[in-house]
Amino acid sequence: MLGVRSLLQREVVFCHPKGLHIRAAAMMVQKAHEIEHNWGTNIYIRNRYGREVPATALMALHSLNLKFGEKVTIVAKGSRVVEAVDCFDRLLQSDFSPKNSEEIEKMDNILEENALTSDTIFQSIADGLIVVNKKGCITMFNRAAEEITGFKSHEVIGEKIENIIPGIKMQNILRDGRDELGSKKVIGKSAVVTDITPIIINNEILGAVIVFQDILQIERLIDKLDEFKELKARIDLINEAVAKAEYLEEELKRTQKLDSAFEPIVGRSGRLQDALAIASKAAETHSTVLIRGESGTGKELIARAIHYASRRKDKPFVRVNCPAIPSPLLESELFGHEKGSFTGAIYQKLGRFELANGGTVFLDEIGEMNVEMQAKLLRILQEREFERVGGTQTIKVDVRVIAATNRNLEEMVKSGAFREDLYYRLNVVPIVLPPLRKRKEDIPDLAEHFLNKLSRELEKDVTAITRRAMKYLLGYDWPGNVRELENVIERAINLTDDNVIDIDDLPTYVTGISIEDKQFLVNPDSDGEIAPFEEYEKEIIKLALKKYKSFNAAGKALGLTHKTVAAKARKYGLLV
Ligand SMILES: Nc1ncnc2c1ncn2[C@@H]1O[C@H](COP(=O)(O)OP(=O)(O)OP(=O)(O)O)[C@@H](O)[C@H]1O
Repeated sequence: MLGVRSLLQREVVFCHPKGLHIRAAAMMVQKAHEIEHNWGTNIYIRNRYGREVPATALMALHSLNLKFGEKVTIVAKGSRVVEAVDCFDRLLQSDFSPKNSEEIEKMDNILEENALTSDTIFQSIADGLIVVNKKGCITMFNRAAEEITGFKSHEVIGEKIENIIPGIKMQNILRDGRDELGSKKVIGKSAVVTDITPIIINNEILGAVIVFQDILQIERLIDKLDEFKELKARIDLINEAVAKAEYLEEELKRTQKLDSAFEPIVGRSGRLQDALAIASKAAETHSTVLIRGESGTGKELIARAIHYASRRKDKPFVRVNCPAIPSPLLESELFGHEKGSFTGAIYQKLGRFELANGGTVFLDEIGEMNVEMQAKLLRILQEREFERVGGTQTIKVDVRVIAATNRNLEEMVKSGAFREDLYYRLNVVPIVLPPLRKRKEDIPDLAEHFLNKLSRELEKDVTAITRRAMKYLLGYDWPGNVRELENVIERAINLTDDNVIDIDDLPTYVTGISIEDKQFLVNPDSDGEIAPFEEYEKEIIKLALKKYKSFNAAGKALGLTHKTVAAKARKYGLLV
């Protein structure tokens, strides 16, 4: 069992006339070891500046540099602290002379051990190290110094440093006590960079230490550093490439990894692809989705894609067009009714939520639902349960709700027309479908898609849209969005007499070209007779040049090269 640990401090006066020399310090170390061994008590010595060192550490103790008559504090930590302090006090009052040969031997051992430790440290330092005494003679020369210079320590120890390092100003350093750092010298076989530091003890310059490194070694290190920098630059490049690849992979995922249920949705615009990426993520969950967008932007199409890409795809997708169902009937449409619950309820009827069990209910135009129904809808969203109209039994269903609206629900919440709590219940995953005029780059793909789909359905062989007709499709604002584009293409397929859709197959409100203008296009002859082809050609070239002012622009509008337009203008004498 450990004895009680306590602490005792005592201030004493250091009495040795020569101060704390190394042999006296060795005796203190020896005594401190004895006390530690006998009583388990540690001794520390604190000088008048408050610096405290363990009394077992020779060099630390010696570095306290205690002077005759100086006050010091003996600190004892452990058990039997009184005896320990008394014992150490007695030593400090003594003349520090060993009492017998055994004490001398112990002290010598401590000094030798310490000298060996210092030497090992000195030798193992990787830089060249030379120590000179106050006369400038070499007293130490480590192994690294031997390797760098090619001298052996036994050859140089005792030599004047100037004989080994030509040009060194050692006398100045030993006189002024100032460092000389970073100067180039030649020592033996090597050019080196040296740091020379004087050894000053008690304000007396006792010698100097020269630390040096081989310049070649330094250069090699610099080369290594350069190589390392190059490597790092390459790693940075690789990291950048990896980051780019990850980004592209993400982009690819965003644009390509959509479930096949999303295939019917046409359009490459970033805005549409962003909406599809969210929709595709939503398909993986059961969360409620709110699709926003103007009429005809494809809200129902997206809702279906989410359902058919989800785990519910084998269960029903049930659409409820809220405004189409008169308010009094909406509750029974959604939740069903019991037989006889109201006049005309001659059978029990299942509501859309029950029919959709396991699948998805798509509530289209949710903004049109009255506030009373909104409260009932809130309950089913929160608890997934309801009662049929006229019924008492609570029915639980597992239904994912997708709602859609083209109304500004936030404004409706503010004006009290839409319940705020329902708004938050619905707006879990919001998807915004931009109007077609904000993603016009989708128009060519959509037009081609509808052309193929509808000409097949209408059994007509219409295969293309002229460039100029496409220009008008791109220039129009499409207030009715994709639905309107679909209708325009359907109408054009019906109207065209050949297998290409041209300007005159498009409605006037799309092209802005009046009926008269179009008649002029097909019949420049006022009496209504068909004229020779060249006359039409001449008229159309004249018209295009008048409108577009250059062969280039006219050629673009007509689908001809500027050379052809110029040749025909020349032929018909249209150049003045
Ligand atoms: N990106 C698209 N790709 C192919 N067809 C589309 C696309 N967007 C819309 N459509 C087609 O446009 C028509 C209108 O789409 P949909 O009914 O989904 O729009 P909506 O936003 O739900 O309209 P509303 O608000 O009037 O109900 C549909 O025939 C649909 O197939």
